[in-house]
Amino acid sequence: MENTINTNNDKYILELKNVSVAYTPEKKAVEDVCANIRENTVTAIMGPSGCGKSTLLRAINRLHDLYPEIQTTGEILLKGEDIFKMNPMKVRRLAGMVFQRPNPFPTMSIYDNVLAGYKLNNIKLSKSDRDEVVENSLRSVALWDEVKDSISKKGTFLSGGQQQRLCIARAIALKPEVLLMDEPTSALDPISTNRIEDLILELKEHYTIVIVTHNMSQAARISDNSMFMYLGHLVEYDTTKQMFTKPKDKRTEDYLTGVFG
Ligand SMILES: Nc1ncnc2c1ncn2[C@@H]1O[C@H](COP(=O)(O)OP(=O)(O)OP(=O)(O)O)[C@@H](O)[C@H]1O
Repeated sequence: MENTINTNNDKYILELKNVSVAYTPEKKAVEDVCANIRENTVTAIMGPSGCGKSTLLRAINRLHDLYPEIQTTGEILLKGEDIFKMNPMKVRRLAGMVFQRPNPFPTMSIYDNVLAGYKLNNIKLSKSDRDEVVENSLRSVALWDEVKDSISKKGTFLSGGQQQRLCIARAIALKPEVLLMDEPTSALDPISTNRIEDLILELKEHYTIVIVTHNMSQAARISDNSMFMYLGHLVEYDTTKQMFTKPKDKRTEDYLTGVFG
């Protein structure tokens, strides 16, 4: 299968080459995934529960490294550089992750939450640089005006949707290349979901976004390209328009038409 979306501008920020992930030696949760992802696009990863979407996403910022029993094989290039030869902290800085449930650090203020990645990476900034990073990151997620007068309050005082925007601001603060989002709206109400979807469309001007979603209409609304995974395999990868109108594989069609899910 051709796993490159052809365009006039073949500049790939992410190249996945035969990526497999196994939680146990007997069975691979993700098997032999090959795909190239172009800069400044939104790519949706879809598929039924347990097909390996989150497992694949976590491989891209080496989260599996935290568990020695998990085996990841294959190659992942980020801007042409093999992530498995890079410092894992650098990989996680360049490929920021946003999780399903908003997870601001509960003991930290909004201000410190935005800067948490700098602290973890032991990067020192002057007070004026810190202020600038906080303001710019919160402005990027349209949260600055809502929180600027309560910046030293705990992040957990915010609504669920605001907390998720804070988590996106925390990832953006480190100036990543790629934002990995694992069902970022599934815990949110419809209005907060809309705001995050609008935000994703704005953020793709500056970042490349890979988003796991169960929500097909969300994938149709916000993604340029879509992957359909089934039982650990990448079954189909195409422009979202093509996949939703003329899927090439029967399994993709069955999933999109609700035969299974
Ligand atoms: N920590 C783990 N240990 C062992 N097996 C796991 C672990 N995490 C996931 N798996 C298994 O790996 C497979 C893929 O899981 P994964 O969470 O990546 O799927 P998913 O498509 O993201 O599912 P969902 O849509 O339900 O979140 C599943 O069979 C799952 O049971």
